[in-house]
Amino acid sequence: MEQQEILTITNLTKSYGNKNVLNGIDLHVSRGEIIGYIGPNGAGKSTTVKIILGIEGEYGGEIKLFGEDIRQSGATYKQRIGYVPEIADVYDNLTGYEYLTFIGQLYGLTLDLATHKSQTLMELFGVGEAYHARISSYSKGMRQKLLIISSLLHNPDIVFLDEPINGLDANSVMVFKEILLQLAAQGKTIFYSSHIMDVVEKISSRIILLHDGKVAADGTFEQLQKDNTEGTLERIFNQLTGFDRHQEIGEQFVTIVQEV
Ligand SMILES: Nc1ncnc2c1ncn2[C@@H]1O[C@H](COP(=O)(O)OP(=O)(O)OP(=O)(O)O)[C@@H](O)[C@H]1O
Repeated sequence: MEQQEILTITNLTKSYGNKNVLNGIDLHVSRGEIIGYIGPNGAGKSTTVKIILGIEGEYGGEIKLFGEDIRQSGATYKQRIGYVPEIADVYDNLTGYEYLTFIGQLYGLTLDLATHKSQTLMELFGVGEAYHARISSYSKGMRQKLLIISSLLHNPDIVFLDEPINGLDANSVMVFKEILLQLAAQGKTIFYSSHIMDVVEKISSRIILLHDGKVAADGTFEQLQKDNTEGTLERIFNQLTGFDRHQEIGEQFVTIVQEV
């Protein structure tokens, strides 16, 4: 596959009031990469993604997506993006069919195509029987599958996923991992943000660790293993974020719980 840079972030900074959240992020992402975007709570992962998506304005530095500065691209670049937010507002009173065909049509699909694609994808994901049921009746995993499908209906070139497997059962996680690999093989770029380290370790072609609003590590899992003394991504994460107090904090926590 031809190496083609799809996302370029240069010296990205962002503050809320006097709090600096992003302190100069530089990133080059190529077509077909599956980026595992990880970091401690509050490190700035969602903030980065929201800036790229145009949900958060007011930032320093430059972001180029599909070769164009997003400050100059207008809204059309968003048609090539898919997004699964960690917490999503969906229209609960609609059925899966109504919601997905609505989203599909917003992205320019005809009703026929949106219906065909959404129904077939729901069936493939094992939730076909809920297609005409109201979303308010969906279980957590069914809802998550709906969100995943709605992010992909328009065949985006880059997909941002924030904790996408929340609520998915083990079989569905396997299907989803395969979907990501197949999308990447078709030249789609995946930006995968999660705290589930063993999944990130397995699916990512490259891992980026954000710490204190800066890129603290960037490489394949094997490269990260070489650069650090620890074996699993979870242990590398502990090491790079300088955290080794889990036992002490756990003990203190339970001591306080038992106080009378
Ligand atoms: N709208 C906002 N107003 C003020 N501060 C904000 C706002 N959004 C985010 N922040 C702050 O920015 C920092 C980074 O938040 P962000 O949601 O990007 O972190 P994250 O890495 O995605 O964390 P998590 O792993 O917990 O999802 C946090 O300290 C958060 O409190």
